[in-house]
Amino acid sequence: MLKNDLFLRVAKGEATERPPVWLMRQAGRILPQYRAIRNSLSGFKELVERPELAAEVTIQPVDELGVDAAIIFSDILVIPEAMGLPYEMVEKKGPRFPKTIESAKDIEQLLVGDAAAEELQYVYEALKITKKELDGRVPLIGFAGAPFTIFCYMIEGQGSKTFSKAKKLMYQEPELAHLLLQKITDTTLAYLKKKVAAGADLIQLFDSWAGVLRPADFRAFSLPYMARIAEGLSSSVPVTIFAKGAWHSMSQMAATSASVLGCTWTQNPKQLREELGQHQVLQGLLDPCALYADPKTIEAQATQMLKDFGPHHIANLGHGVYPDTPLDNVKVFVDTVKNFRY
Ligand SMILES: Cc1c2[nH]c(c1CCC(=O)O)Cc1[nH]c(c(CCC(=O)O)c1C)Cc1[nH]c(c(CCC(=O)O)c1C)Cc1[nH]c(c(C)c1CCC(=O)O)C2
Repeated sequence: MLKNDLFLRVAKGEATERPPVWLMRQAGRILPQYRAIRNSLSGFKELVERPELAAEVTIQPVDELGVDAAIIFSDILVIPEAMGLPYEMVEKKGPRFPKTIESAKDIEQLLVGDAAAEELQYVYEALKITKKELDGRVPLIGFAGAPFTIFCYMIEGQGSKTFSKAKKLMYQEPELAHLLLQKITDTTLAYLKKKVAAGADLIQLFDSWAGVLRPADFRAFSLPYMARIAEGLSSSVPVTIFAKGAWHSMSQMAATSASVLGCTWTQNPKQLREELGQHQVLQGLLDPCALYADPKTIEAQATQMLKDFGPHHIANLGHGVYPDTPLDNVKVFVDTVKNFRY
């Protein structure tokens, strides 16, 4: 039994007296407790792969910030690794894949579905430990990258401003692109079902690079795969789709089995309500940079956001919190939401 189920109630469509609040990337470098553990290890991957430690840093923001949900400490890149493309996390640079997808043969050789999901026992173990240690204090969010975002990393081997290599495959060999997307989708769904079995109360899909696609391509190469995953999970847990930059396709996302749609600071809450109605559950959307402002400005921006959305909203930022954000400012944001009443 959950002692604080505010987040889940809102995700499932209930109107509550205040919105729940959590932050994307809340488990991470904003917390001195996280940095202490992280600095004692060989690197980021070690933390991801040691379930006891992953559970510990997952719970840190619940203790320190009083957020209404925990999100399991992990990374979206465990999926390409389980399929046969290991990642490295290079300090101050980000992820790198020594091996990438360059041909049909590479796609054929990937491990897919349950067989690949079986490789990620350390994630399921981390969820089980976290669940036990949380002891029902707040719900636990599980997540994965959306197939299109994982497709980008598997082809490019690192981040990119344009993802033009990934898009080149879409334009030159669309069938091959769809084949790879399908394999990622099958693996991700198998993985997320195991995450739910291990204790995840809600699943969020991160389509971090959706914004590089034109609307028609988003609807052809990204949305159908997220829709399939949402459909495959929706009978067991609510699903959140966060497709950053795909502001043009909000109503198409609303038409999937997903319960919650993430939004970002370049969108307008009032317009979203006009387009999607008062009852669509929305999550987000404060500019993470607003947390560099003084406490009064943070409070004013957060309050305005809550008023503009009204109920059926989960307070969050429009993307992950930046590592150099002053912790006190993060607390101002969280406390503003917790003291708010509709
Ligand atoms: C694109 C993406 C990745 N990972 C993720 C995404 C989707 C969300 C987004 O758009 O940001 C998802 C992710 N990564 C991490 C979480 C943890 C849970 C949480 O939100 O608190 C989540 C949900 C931990 C992490 N993942 C990473 C860190 C920082 C690593 C460290 O501690 O040194 C954390 C806490 C590393 C990471 N992982 C990734 C990148 C590009 C980087 C490097 C950038 C950076 O250093 O911030 C890939």
